Amino acid sequence: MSELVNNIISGFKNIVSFGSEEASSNANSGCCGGNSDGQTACCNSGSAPKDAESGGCQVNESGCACSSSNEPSNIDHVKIFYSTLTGTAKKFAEQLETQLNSNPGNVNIEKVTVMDIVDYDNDDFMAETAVCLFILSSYNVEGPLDWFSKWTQDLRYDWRVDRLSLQKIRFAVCGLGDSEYGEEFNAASADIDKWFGQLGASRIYPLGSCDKSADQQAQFNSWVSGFISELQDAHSLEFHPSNIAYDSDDEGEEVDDGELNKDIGAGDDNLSGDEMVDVEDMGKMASKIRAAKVNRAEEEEAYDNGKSRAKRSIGNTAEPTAAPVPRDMVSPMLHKNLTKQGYKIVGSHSGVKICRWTKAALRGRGFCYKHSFYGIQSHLCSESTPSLACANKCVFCWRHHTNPVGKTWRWKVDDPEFIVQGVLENHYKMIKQLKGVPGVKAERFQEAFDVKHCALSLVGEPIFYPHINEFIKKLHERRISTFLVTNAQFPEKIAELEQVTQLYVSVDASTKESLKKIDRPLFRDFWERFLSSLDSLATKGQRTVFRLTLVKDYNTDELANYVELIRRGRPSFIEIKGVTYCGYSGASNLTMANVPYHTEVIEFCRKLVEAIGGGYELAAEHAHSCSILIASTDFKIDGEWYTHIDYPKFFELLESGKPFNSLDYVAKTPSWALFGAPEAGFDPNETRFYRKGKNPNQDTTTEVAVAV
Ligand SMILES: Cc1cc2nc3c(=O)[nH]c(=O)nc-3n(C[C@H](O)[C@H](O)[C@H](O)COP(=O)(O)O)c2cc1C
Ligand code: SF4
Repeated sequence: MSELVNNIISGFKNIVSFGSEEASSNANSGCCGGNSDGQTACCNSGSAPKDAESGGCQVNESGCACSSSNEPSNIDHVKIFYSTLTGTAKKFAEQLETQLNSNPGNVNIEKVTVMDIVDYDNDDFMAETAVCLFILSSYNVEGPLDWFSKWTQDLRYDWRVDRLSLQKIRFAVCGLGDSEYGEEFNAASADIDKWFGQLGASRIYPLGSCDKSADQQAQFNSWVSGFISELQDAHSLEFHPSNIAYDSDDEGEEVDDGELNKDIGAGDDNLSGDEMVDVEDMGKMASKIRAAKVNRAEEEEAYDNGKSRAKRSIGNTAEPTAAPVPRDMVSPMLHKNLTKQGYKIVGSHSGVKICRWTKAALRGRGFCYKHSFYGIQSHLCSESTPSLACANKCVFCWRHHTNPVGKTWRWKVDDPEFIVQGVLENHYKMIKQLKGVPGVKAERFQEAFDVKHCALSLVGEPIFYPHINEFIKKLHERRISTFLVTNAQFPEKIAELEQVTQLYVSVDASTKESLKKIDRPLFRDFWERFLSSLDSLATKGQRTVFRLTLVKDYNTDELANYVELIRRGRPSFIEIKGVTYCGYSGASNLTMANVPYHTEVIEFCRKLVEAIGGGYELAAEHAHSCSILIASTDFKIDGEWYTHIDYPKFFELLESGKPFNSLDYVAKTPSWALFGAPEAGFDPNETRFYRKGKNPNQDTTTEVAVAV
């Protein structure tokens, strides 16, 4: 029997619905409903098969030859993958885990695992033997599902990939979304369900669709109970590879009806009971194969032309768009979300926010740690970013993962001058709103309208912005110092970066495994990128800082590895700060138990300095925010620390156009900021403010943990 016929026979259950509209309407309508991808969910009526009691359905019009039985279903392992921004999918995944762990009805499951899809190596799906369930929330903005979605789409449309590359998988998808998004309702989960089917995976239950604007929980419960009923039939777990017209060898091949019928006629003796088909149907099948091929060609062309959602091109006569049009990074929904969180969005991809220290400084209640370490007064500092997007999804992201993520810049690009003006205008607008707030000092309020520093660390990755050097120049022209923080995923951008006042790298972990766990990077070669960024830092000759955020039980035990990284990047300073707990985020598992006390941070720093074995010492501290500054002893001149910055000198050097180094613009660290000083980094000229009910003599670290 020819390979083509083998394909046809093995995929017969699916062919009736391949690529047709009519097919998707079958999906929920009874035995062997199909879906538009040509993959059939066997007996996927959404409940137990109607004829389960009578022993199951025989070969029928649609070619179903499956049967139900009372045999128990034995499953070694079920993996439940979820993707969430605000926690619902995770919650539902955990509910499903509980139900499956109770081995409902006729189903024996050895092991159930729940995991965030971003923590799974996508390529492992090719060899995955567990039953895979996907609970996926759709977002029309960049989100955590994008990486997996893109991977599946690439696999589906890359002509070099075997069309049956996912044939070892049995899967079911349940989408969470909101019908208010119209056409985009559950679009991402529907795409993934379709592409998995098209890549040969066996769908064991039809796509679920749960609507936030209706009773989403009830809809999910109903999907789960239908799915569990289906599992009770051992046959529902059988493989049903379906990829009839998508075999890798059949690219571009014309299907000839006559040839087809001849092959089938020659081979029908060999058909097993399960494969028994009515030969008369084959003519219809052939034309459907051809239609499917046409659909596929259209779909692939649309994909090659940059259409992101191939789904829309199926059976759609509209012309594919010529090239992807860059869109705004911040969608209207995201804009609303970020605005609610207090951000001012500038143009289409930048943002600014007033930090709580600026407000404290306006009231004379102290400055942030940058005042103790480098002489920055918070009311003169604007926290902003020219790119709200970044290439990580860190667990401690205090933005609750609402910012867009990406590996390449594919959005509109705003002009640097426009962004600088927009950042300053919005910053000043927010300052203005603080007029009349009790305790705001008139003098500080006036001073605040002349920003002197820009902390490019708000959210996202500033060096992602294509014109970062011009942007920095515009700030320097206004004599605004620049403190730029990067997440070390774009080493080439670090190499290209021109002089900034201080260049930071966030070092969130010290091993490949823990970096993946904490930063959840998008890049596959994230570790190589990270190391290469450190190498780049070492050769910059600028004032550089490693910023370490200690997360208890995540990265506090990796001292020796941090030492390696420090030797590699040779930073001028190492800032060590306990993680801030910002309340529950569905996207992160952090709790207050992961927040170290100031004494624990100090302990870690002492051990680190000892392990480095010379060249670095504990120089300054800001106990109020659980922060310690370790400095290179280059900045200890004649036994005194010079960690502060002479800002006017920095601009003079910059304007001179002559080369200079990090020691050319240092200033002496005040005594109250030094490590171990009784003030513990709190400027004695400020008034210490204690919250209501707090004992002034009490250790402040507990309060600090939640307030920074
Ligand atoms: C910014 C934003 C964009 C969204 N985009 C979509 C969308 O394109 N399609 C959709 O069906 N739902 C969309 N939703 C709704 C969410 O998918 C829905 O609320 C879901 O239940 C959230 O699940 P989660 O808590 O697991 O993140 C969007 C919600 C937000 C806040
Ligand atoms: S880099 Fe920053 S903004 Fe991006 S995810 Fe991590 S913590 Fe959030």
